[in-house]
Amino acid sequence: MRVDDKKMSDIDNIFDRAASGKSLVKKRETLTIDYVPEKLPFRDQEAAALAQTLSTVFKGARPSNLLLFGKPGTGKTAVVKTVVDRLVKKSGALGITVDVPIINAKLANSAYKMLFEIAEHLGLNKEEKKVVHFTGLSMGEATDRILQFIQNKKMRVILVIDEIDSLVDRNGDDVLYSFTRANERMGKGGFVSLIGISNSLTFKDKLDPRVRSSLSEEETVFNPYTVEQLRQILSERAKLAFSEGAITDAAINLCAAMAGREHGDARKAIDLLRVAAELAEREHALRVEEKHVRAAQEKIEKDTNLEVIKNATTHTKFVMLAITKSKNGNTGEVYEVYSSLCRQAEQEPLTQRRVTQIISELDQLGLVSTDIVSQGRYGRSQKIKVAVPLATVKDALKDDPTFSDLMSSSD
Ligand SMILES: Nc1ncnc2c1ncn2[C@@H]1O[C@H](COP(=O)(O)OP(=O)(O)OP(=O)(O)O)[C@@H](O)[C@H]1O
Repeated sequence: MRVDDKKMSDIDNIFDRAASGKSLVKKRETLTIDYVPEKLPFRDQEAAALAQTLSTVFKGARPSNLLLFGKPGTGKTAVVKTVVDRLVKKSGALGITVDVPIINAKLANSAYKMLFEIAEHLGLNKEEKKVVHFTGLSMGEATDRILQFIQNKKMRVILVIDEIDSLVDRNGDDVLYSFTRANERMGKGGFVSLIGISNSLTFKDKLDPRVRSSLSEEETVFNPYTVEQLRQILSERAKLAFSEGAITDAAINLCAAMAGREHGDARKAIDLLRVAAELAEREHALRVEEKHVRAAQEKIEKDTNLEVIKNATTHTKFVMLAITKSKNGNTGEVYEVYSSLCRQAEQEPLTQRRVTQIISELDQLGLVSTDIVSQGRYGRSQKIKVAVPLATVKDALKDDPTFSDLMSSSD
């Protein structure tokens, strides 16, 4: 197609869509977080390595425990879901039963809740009606029940724990230890393999040494996507999601460039695509363009900041508000304003040291910025400023009853 021909067909597409009243997005679910596409370009090797490890199931043996590492949005969960799906289909066809509970440890919120979800998945709760909710059982006893159940039924279990790092520091070590050692007691027939997925490359260092060696019998690292890889992933996704001609190549390229600039995160790239489409639809635009992607980036950033401040502790909120009210922004003055706000709200202020810590946490989150400024012969001092729009801070605090009076006195 010549360039002019492409332009003409773009124009025709715009007219056709406007005339037919078709929406920009034709398959909205393909832009959601949970959607796993049929093809996962650039992850063939990782998928093949996982398949190789799990294939021992077909030889009647236990697959090695496996850890998958990589930054967020590098396709870890998508690869595991795709391979597991095929494994379950294949084993079904061969008359072999393999159980593969996929649990997100962070969403489960506690090691105990995670155990409950595993029990649910394996059908233990249904079978042993008495132990529904494990009420009254200690964590050790609950783990033991699950392992006993697997052993009695000679089940082949591949337990996938996504965001496994969130189990560390939450009594999860003991549970992981029991699961990794379970096979010593299983005898012939049944087994438990563990696949752990983690965003944190340093997660292993935090593990109990007993767990570390047995959990990482094998490891695969997922590297961040390059901008070009993200562009191709997005182009494929856009073909599924959008009506013909409803998004420009320039908009796709910009999504890829923005997500690539951070850390090659495909989730971020797809989020940008989705929010850009929502914004374009809201203004009845005839196609998604670069300006919608830029607006989407701003909206996502604003929404994230808003959520972080909304969910912060009361004292972090006091500190944030104190920084907005401080005149010269030095640590001493911010602390004074903070203490005075606490007193107004009849709360005991934290120590200055703790407040300094909170400021540095806020700095790391990008919510405040701290600069060292020279004051000539008076030496140097720190200048703390809020790094997000004041309106975002106000928006985040307005529904918190502790702050409603303080907010009105701030105007
Ligand atoms: N190679 C790929 N091709 C197509 N889509 C992909 C690819 N890799 C990731 N995605 C998509 O990007 C999104 C994020 O991927 P996924 O959830 O697998 O990342 P992750 O590495 O598990 O991240 P996290 O650790 O934060 O959960 C999903 O919507 C997924 O479908």
